[in-house]
Amino acid sequence: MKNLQHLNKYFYRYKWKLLSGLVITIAARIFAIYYIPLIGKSTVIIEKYINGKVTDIETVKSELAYNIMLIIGTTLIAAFLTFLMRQTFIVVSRHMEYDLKNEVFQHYQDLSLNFYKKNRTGDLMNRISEDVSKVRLYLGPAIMYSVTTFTSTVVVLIFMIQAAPELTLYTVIPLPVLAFSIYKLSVAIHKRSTIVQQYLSKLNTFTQESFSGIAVIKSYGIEPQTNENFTELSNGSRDKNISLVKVQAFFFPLMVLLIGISNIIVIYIGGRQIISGQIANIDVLVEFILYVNMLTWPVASIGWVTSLVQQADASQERINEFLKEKPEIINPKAEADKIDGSIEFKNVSFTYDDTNITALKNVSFKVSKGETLAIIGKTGSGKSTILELIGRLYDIDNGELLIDNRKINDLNLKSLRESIGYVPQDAFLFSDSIRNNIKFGKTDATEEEIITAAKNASVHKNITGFNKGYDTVLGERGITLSGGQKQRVSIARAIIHDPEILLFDDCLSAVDTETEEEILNNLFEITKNKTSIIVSHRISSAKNADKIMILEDGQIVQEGTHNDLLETEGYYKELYAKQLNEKEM
Ligand SMILES: Nc1ncnc2c1ncn2[C@@H]1O[C@H](COP(=O)(O)OP(=O)(O)OP(=O)(O)O)[C@@H](O)[C@H]1O
Repeated sequence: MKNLQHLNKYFYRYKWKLLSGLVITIAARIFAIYYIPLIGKSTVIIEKYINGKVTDIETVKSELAYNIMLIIGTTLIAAFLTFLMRQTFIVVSRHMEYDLKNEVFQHYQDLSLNFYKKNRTGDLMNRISEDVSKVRLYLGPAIMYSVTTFTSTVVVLIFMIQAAPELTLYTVIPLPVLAFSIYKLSVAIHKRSTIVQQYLSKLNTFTQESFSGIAVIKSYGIEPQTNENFTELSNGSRDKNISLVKVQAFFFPLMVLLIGISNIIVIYIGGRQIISGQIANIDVLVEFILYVNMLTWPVASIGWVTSLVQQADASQERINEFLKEKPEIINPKAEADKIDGSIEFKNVSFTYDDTNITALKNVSFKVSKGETLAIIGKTGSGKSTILELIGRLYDIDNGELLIDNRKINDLNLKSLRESIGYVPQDAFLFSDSIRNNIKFGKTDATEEEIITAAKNASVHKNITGFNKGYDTVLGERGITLSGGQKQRVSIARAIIHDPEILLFDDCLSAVDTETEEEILNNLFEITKNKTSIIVSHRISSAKNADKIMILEDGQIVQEGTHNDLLETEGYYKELYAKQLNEKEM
């Protein structure tokens, strides 16, 4: 249960609504039980008439009619109050579910990139949807039925004690057995629920990855194997669910058995007490049978509620596990910073935690405002890592990374990221219109700004060529852009908000050399007063930069201008010759 303590703040937030729910429940239970003494009274009057103690049939009839009217009235009120009770508890639980989902989502957003590498998307999705839904069953139905069970039991016991205290004592004898069995079963349910949720996460992850990678699966023709893997996982999930259901299935019969025992006790001991004259009238026996049966549903629901609570606890444990994760990248201060854009690396080294790969070793360079640096190097040499460190997606291990001569970790994180326009290597576009994808970089952008950005990224003509132009929807529900078109929309998104620093990570690799030339010319104008870094495998993208840096295995092996590097033997000169050859061929 301790995992569920996290939710207490929500109970506190909705305390007044919950309190009114409690009052309504108590009233509903009192009205619901009221028919039992009325039935008892009716039995007595009939008994008296049979025994000849009352002779006037009209008195009997009018008393019975009066009791029936009261029974109908109290039952109607009880029904209305029960409706209100459900409205209160279930509606509140939906509010709490919404709050919890928001809390989890916001926390996911705050977590660093490393967290997303360590955990799989299917698992993240499962915890925010399936697990939160399980927790909702605790927040709503479980709480509601607990309140109902508790109030019903208290109200019924009060009525029973008033009628016959000693008989009440005998009737509740099975309760300790009930408590013990509930405890035993809950432990088993908790264990099995955790496993069920873990399996569900695995299944979701597998499904999500199969859909995302459907093109690869189809092109390799491995659908049968994928189906087999899915069946295996889903069989596992089914078996775990069945093992959970088996334990849950014990509850109901157990409750019915215990209630049955109480009924036998009432009839046996109550009957003996009536015979011995300890209990005066038969109505007590009738009322007791009804009281005990009235307890059947609340007592039986204890099993169900326990199971819900245990499952919710297991789910909340999984949610808490992520909520406890702290963002690795911390914003040092609340005040915004004005960023000009000069960048300096001083002996920077960086090792990725998860792979232990040292991606950068003692890297030092400087790019002043208005300058363009091009980084060239073989694959895996650390080019993208440099850009990610400038955006503080990771923190450096050693050395100093300075922005405007200030340590990057001392700058307001939001200001830093707002001053950067980053075009990643694999352009990601959302399933939304092209307009909204470009506006993502500046939500209040005007139509003119959107078009200018698209023109500068040389993608305007492509967009206007689509039937719906800028309203063309991309992704799952819409068209799929070519690799080069995606890259250019992604460039438009980065330049639209006019950032001080522009980082282009091999983002022209999928466009032809002519378009590349056109974009570079546009960028040359745009980046005049900015700091820009272009990562590329092509000499054509790098040659006009103020400075070119060659990376190899995380170290700078050559640097200079295009002309400097052509005069030096090394990777750049070789690459130039190779690419020139390819062009001529
Ligand atoms: N997120 C990551 N987690 C762990 N290791 C990583 C991560 N990203 C990169 N690496 C490793 O760090 C090294 C440098 O990678 P990086 O992506 O910076 O190279 P790159 O020069 O940009 O390569 P490419 O030209 O292929 O994009 C590689 O060995 C890579 O395997």
